[in-house]
Amino acid sequence: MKNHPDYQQELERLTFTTTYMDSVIAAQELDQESMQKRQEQQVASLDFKDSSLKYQDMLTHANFMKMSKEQLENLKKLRKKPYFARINFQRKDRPSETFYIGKVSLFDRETQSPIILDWRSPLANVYYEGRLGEVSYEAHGETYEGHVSLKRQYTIEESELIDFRDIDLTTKDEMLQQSLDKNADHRLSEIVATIQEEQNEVIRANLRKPIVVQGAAGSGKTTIALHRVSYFLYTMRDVFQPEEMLILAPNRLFIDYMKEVLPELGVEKSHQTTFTDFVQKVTNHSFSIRNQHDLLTSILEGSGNGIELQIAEWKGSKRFKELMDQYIISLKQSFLVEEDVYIGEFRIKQGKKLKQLFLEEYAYMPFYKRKEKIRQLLMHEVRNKKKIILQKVAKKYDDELDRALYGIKDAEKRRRRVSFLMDQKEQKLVDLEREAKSAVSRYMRLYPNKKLTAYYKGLFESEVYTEHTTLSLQEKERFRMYMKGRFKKHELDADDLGALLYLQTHLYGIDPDYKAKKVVIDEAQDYSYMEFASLKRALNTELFTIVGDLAQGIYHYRGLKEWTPLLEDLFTQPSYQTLQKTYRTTVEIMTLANDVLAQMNANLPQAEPVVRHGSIPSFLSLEPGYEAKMEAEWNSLKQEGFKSIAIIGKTLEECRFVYTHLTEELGDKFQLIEGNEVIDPNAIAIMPVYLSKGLEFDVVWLLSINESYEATELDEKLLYVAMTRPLHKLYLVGATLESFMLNHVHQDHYTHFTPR
Ligand SMILES: Nc1ncnc2c1ncn2[C@@H]1O[C@H](COP(=O)(O)OP(=O)(O)OP(=O)(O)O)[C@@H](O)[C@H]1O
Repeated sequence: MKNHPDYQQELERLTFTTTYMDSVIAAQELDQESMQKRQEQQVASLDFKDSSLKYQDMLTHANFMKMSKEQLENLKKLRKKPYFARINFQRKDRPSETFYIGKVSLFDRETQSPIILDWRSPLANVYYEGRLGEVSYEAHGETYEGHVSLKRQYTIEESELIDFRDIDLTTKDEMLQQSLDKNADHRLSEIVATIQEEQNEVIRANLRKPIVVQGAAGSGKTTIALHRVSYFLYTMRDVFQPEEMLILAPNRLFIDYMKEVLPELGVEKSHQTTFTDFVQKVTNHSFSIRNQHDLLTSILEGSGNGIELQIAEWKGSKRFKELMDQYIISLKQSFLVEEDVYIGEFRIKQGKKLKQLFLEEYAYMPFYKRKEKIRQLLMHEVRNKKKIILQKVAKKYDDELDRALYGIKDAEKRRRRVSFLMDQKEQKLVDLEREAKSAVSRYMRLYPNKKLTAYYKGLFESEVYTEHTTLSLQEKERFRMYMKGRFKKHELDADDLGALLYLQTHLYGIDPDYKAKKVVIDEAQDYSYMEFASLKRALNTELFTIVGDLAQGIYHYRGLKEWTPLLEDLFTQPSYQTLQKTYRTTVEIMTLANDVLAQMNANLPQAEPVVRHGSIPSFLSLEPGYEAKMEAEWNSLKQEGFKSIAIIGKTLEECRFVYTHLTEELGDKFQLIEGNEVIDPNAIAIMPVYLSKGLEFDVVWLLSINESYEATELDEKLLYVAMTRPLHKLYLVGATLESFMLNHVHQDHYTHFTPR
């Protein structure tokens, strides 16, 4: 690198950039006067060649605006690696310009020219798209054409220039290779420099449309989805707040894992949660929810009864959503109150008019919101009309009194009549006052007033359920009995959440705090049609980024089996993209995982690993002393620099057994992960496959002691998920090759473990 003709210039540029950043940082921390002094010292100490006089100028004249604390912290962090690439770009009819691309932009405050160009800016797109030559990019609705004559990548560590290299038609992406060689703890945050063309297409796909991405395991779905969020917030920053973004992840472990990258992407203020937690918060009911892992576990352990599976599948289906729609129509009937509203004998509002308001003017609101609107309207009417009514009644009595006083000749008769009328007037006015006070609340009692769970319970007892369900008579009765049992226990299943959210939306509405305008769904293959429909309806937006892999659909009995329903039915003109190249793991590990994929009846193409080689997955049989062999191997792996090691078992039960057994044999170095723990980086994590989804580790050991993988759809998917977790090494430990279905794969795709 040092012999490169541009070496000196690149060094200067880096020094200038970091010095400029220092000035910005100092400006935020110091007052203006000390700032001036400090700047003078900095400039004096710089040893720029003459080409850099303009840098000195820029430094001395810069004036800086106030930044938020977070921006400042971010800038300090970015100083270590201010940019990762450069392009030489000549826009048509303009001189050639050099742009340095980094994670956020930095502008010269005086001239507004970019010192660093944000990777999300329209122009930076030409770095990601294609190679050198004629290019175009779009900004503010216009297309600009030009020529890229240089693309250069930098390795900068702790503000030191380590290396740089030019990308042309022949060079392989060395930087990508280097990045993939790293350990798991550095991975997610580093990809902006090496985003690939097909990934860039997903990140920058039309932001005003939903997008569905089918991507192989390790193709970068999570990473890309988060970068799309970042790109979205950058591009839409004038109209969109990060708080309006909802990211739904499969479990809390996964959220912790994601959190690491969010600040750098400027996305930390978005809401990140699981679908279950989201619905629980929004619906705020008092039932306990049995999570979907429990059902999965009972299926795997053979303890679940068939009905749980059948009902879960039905509740996730489009048929069920259609039934819910019918049920909601029937519920609407109970809100169509037609009686007139009275205070005494005085009508203050026609029932017909109220019904019309409910059905027409307020039609955009949930039922209970409409009810509330009607209540407010009636309160208002009562307040206004009460006065008039009281005056009218008083006047009627006063007229009568006048007639008595002047019309009745007999004094005794007159006295009695007047006294009678005065008592009656007083009584009448008191009665009317009292009636006016309670008129609205009395009237409102004609409207329903029930809790969400009562409505849901009502579904299974309703006429709609008996008359319109497409289930067989027998199924109908079995499901009804099943639900009765669940309600009695004050418990529901994860598969009921979609329906609860749907009902909540139609009946009560969603609290504005939860009303995200843009939604990202990771591991989307695990969501059912009903859940997608309920989310879309609840949030009333089309702006969904949906990423998933059908091959990893371990909840296939309830989740989507194909993307078609989303593409053709639920969303309007969504974009659809596939990602076949995978980055996480080595060719050797992916080859074995692809063998498992091929066994599935899923009609999915094989994943294509980016060329990075490692050792062939190795099989260790459960012969006496296998524990010690594992321990010796771990020691060697640690010495080689591998940090995160995970043991993955088929079920939680299996993992508990493995944990107890290995702790007895090898001591206290393991952490059993059951769901809500934070992974301890110093321990060897033991977890069931379903919790490992979406995560990655340097080294993965699949253990099959009591539970082996059979040739069923579910087991194949579980095995595929587990096998695609490692970055570098995969070991399989079991009684026989059949424990992992290795007897069905080519013998060259695995090896037998040999101690080192
Ligand atoms: N362009 C890239 N440059 C460098 N690393 C990348 C790139 N794309 C993906 N990776 C890395 O590949 C790994 C897998 O990425 P990610 O977890 O986003 O994949 P995924 O498709 O969500 O996987 P899964 O479906 O298995 O959960 C991560 O370590 C990520 O940093």
